[in-house]
Amino acid sequence: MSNEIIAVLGAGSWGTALANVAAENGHDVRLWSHRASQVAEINETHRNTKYLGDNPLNEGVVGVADMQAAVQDADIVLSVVPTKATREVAKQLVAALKNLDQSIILMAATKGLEPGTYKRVSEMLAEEVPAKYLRGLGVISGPSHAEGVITHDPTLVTAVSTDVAVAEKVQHALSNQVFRVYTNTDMIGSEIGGALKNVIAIGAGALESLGYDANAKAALFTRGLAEISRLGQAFGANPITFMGLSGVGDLFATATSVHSRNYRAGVQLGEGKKLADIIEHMGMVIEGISTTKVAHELAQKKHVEMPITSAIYRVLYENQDVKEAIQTLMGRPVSQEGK
Ligand SMILES: NC(=O)C1=CN([C@@H]2O[C@H](COP(=O)(O)OP(=O)(O)OC[C@H]3O[C@@H](n4cnc5c(N)ncnc54)[C@H](O)[C@@H]3O)[C@@H](O)[C@H]2O)C=CC1
Ligand SMILES: O=C(CO)COP(=O)(O)O
Repeated sequence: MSNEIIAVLGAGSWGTALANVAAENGHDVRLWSHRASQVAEINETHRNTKYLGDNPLNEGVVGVADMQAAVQDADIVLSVVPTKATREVAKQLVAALKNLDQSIILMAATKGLEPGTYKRVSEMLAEEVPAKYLRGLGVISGPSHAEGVITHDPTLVTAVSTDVAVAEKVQHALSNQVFRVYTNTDMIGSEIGGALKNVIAIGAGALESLGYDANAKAALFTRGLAEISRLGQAFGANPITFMGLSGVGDLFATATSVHSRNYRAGVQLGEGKKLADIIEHMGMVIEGISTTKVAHELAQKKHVEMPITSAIYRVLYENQDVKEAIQTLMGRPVSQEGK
């Protein structure tokens, strides 16, 4: 494996865990944060306690507060800020690349859709970053809680780009004995799968806290994946992608794990907590809350049937009771599977 310079933008839980994987692989890693205190903590204590507790970081992870210093001579840049910060950070990246007259491979590890425009994260980045600064554009997706990656739980993800050589370069840079990277070329399916599983994970958490059992959870996962796949196919996704790591794989990981912020938000909703309080106390991004609204609107716009997403929308945005939402779903006219 050749030694690359890898810049990671965003020192939250996922950016930090990915930076740690890259540093463990021997790369020169700069972890950019807009918070000086976080950069200091990373460099002085080799920890990022707010997001990853007492887990030590590889000493090869260097915190950097200056965007230009972070991306100078970088081969690969990973964008790992929340969806809502993606354009703002991309603008800072572009200013740095312009000054440096440099091009990069840019991979987004963010999982969401943009409110209002309904854009995928890679589409937002393609709009913000002029092609002359890009040697490649893609995403990293798959079942990968930062908490498991930092503790070396065997983890599989996909590096996705329409340019196979770009996906393979990232695959080789990040793979190791505990972190195995596959490649894929289906950007639409991977990004829709990665964003939409968060919506279903909120539902799964709510089921858990209300005491529902395996039948109800299996129903949610299976029919949830069916509607994710329908939406993806309406945009031209390959249906097989939803059977893979960024589809059923990530749905399973997120909708069954206490590490998931979306699942935990769902648990708290089921307990009757107010959405604003849940967001305030999580202290980390809960992408599925915004994605639920985007997906609900998209379903209407594209005439795609997404009853579970719409039920979760009503719980989140119209204060519908979870049990009432389940009754509405169960009372729908019976239909044929596989449509
Ligand atoms: N946490 C995880 O295990 C995984 C998260 N993801 C995705 O990665 C993305 C990031 O998630 P997390 O790391 O969990 O979020 P987080 O909430 O832990 O961290 C977000 C980071 O972005 C920074 N940030 C926020 N707004 C910013 C701005 N305007 N400018 C600069 N920096 C800003 C925050 O300071 C923080 O360091 C999300 O889209 C999430 O769905 C994907 C896979 C795994
Ligand atoms: O995408 C993730 C795991 O693959 C993380 O999900 P949460 O944002 O719900 O923690």
